[in-house]
Amino acid sequence: MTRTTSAPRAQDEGPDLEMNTVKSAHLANDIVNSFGWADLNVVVKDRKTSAPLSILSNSSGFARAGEMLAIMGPSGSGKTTLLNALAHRVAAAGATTTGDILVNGQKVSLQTLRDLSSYVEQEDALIGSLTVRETMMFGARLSLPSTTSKKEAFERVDNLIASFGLQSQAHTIVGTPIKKGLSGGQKKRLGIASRLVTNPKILFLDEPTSGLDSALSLEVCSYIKNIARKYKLVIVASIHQPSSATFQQFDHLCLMSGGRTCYFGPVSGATRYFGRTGYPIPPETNSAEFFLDLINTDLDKNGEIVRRTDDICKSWDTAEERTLVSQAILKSREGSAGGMSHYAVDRPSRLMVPVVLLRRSWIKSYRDIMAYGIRIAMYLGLAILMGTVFLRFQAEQKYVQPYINAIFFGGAFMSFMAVAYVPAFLEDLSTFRQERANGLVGPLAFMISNFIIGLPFLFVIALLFSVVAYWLTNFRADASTFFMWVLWLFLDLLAAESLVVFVSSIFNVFVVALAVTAFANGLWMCVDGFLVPMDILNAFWKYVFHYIDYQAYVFQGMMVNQFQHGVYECDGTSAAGYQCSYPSDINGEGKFRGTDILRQFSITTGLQGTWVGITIGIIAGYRILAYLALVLRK
Ligand SMILES: Nc1ncnc2c1ncn2[C@@H]1O[C@H](COP(=O)(O)OP(=O)(O)OP(=O)(O)O)[C@@H](O)[C@H]1O
Repeated sequence: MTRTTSAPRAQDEGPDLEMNTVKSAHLANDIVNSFGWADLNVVVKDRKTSAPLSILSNSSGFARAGEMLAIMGPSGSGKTTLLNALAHRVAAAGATTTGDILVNGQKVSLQTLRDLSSYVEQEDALIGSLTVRETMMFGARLSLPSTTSKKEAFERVDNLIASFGLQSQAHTIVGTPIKKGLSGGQKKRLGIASRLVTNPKILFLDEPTSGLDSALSLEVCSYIKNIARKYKLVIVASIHQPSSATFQQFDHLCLMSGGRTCYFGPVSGATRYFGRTGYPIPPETNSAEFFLDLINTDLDKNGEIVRRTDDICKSWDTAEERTLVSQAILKSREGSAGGMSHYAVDRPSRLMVPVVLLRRSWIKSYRDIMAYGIRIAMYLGLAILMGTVFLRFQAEQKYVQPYINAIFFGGAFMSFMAVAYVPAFLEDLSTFRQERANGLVGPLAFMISNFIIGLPFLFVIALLFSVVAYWLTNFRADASTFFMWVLWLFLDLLAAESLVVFVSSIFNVFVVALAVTAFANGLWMCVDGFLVPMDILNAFWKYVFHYIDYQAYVFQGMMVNQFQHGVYECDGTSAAGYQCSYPSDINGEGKFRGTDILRQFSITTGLQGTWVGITIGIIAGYRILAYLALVLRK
């Protein structure tokens, strides 16, 4: 077994940990002595045949406080299924899980396990624009009870930063697509450290080394091992093809293939076990790689590996080592003193969570130009474009249609461009999912903070756009009309963003969310009363969609804003005769009223307040539906 010398850094950082021991006593686990599971089975409905399919069979295992367990196996062997089942998460879509999960030999409920553990997903959902310290601080604020003082929270955070060797990066941002921050290994360490701030006794890690080279994998695993030892945590990690040195960091191995156990026991005993059962490891071979090759049925060409794997699983069923696992579980059950079912941790107050999320979103919004910066720039560019194309219109007949076009284009295109918000919202959603799965954030807190944080930015966009485009185009020049226009634009943007939130909460895939939002915008444009005036819009579109179309109310509102007062000149002259396109009682004077224009579009005046109310109702409707989508997608 070769052990690389590259970067077992946690050992180098040993003194750091020592120094932190006293201050970070909160991390020490004096509650969980052992974690085990017995006869765990997961059955799903087969995708093809719909028949019951077992994807995890009779799995049992055991680990003590301070130990690190690796769940290893080829791709599709059931590692994630087992890890999820152990963490009381949905093991696989539509799965039925049976068996016992034991803490200190006692069966525990989902809530108790949630309170005792944390789960670090393979894809971290760190917020790129936050620094290391901010990430940890927000993690602490979301998980520690409100009674924890600021000083204590800072102390915990700083200790963890030190324990994971991130002191020099404490004020470095995680990294965004346009601004580099932490390295891959540092991000992994931060992801784990930020979950430890919640003070878990058991830590589940889904492939903590994925995407890292062997040196960084070793570095990450050595940090985890040191933390496990120091604070007596139980660490359960799924792992894919570790290097020899990384493999040796683990105490126990759970080797799986096709949902069945091939071996469970000390890493140091695996070589002996396989040697004894007829599969000795050739010298100078990476043992992890050797075990995986033995049972990787994907590589099978002539049925040999399938037969061999079956043989290995059958040998395990009668192995002496398997009896040892059963005995350890039995012993823990017998020694169980009770009390686990009453374990509960204090969490921050319900009111505190949206406040913390708001503060975090605020930092992200002003620091990450992907969130709002790019959209502000885009809308400003659009305002200049619109203002210079629809330039200096006059109160004359030839400008009426361009005025109406400008009103339609402003409202519709502003709304359409809200699709630019899809990626930022999906990123927030993925952070939310992980925090929700760890019991930190609920859908209501997430929805409230997401709504509130958008308000100032959308208002700034509406105001900036109007300041540029409104006056260049020469819309009605008085303050109340201008601010009414700003209000309509603001509501338009808010409704469009709410639509994005609703659609993306249902369709979490970027391209799908983008396509559905764009389609919905196209639909709203078609039925808003501009392209086809309401009196000739066919009944289906009018009664099914027009009345729930926020763009219709924005269009009507802006039209009334512009045309409810004022008189326009017809074409022609008194000498040559007037040509008036809008019938009016003042056509004889070569004029028509703005209200004559509105009549052609079947738009009534005096309803602006009602329309504002309906638009706010539509915004609320989208937000409530988005909230329900999140609740139902649990
Ligand atoms: N509904 C289903 N029908 C058929 N097979 C299923 C179903 N659900 C899950 N599986 C299979 O169960 C197996 C276990 O999946 P799991 O994700 O746990 O494997 P894994 O070891 O974590 O794989 P990887 O390393 O590739 O992430 C896979 O082969 C998967 O295809």
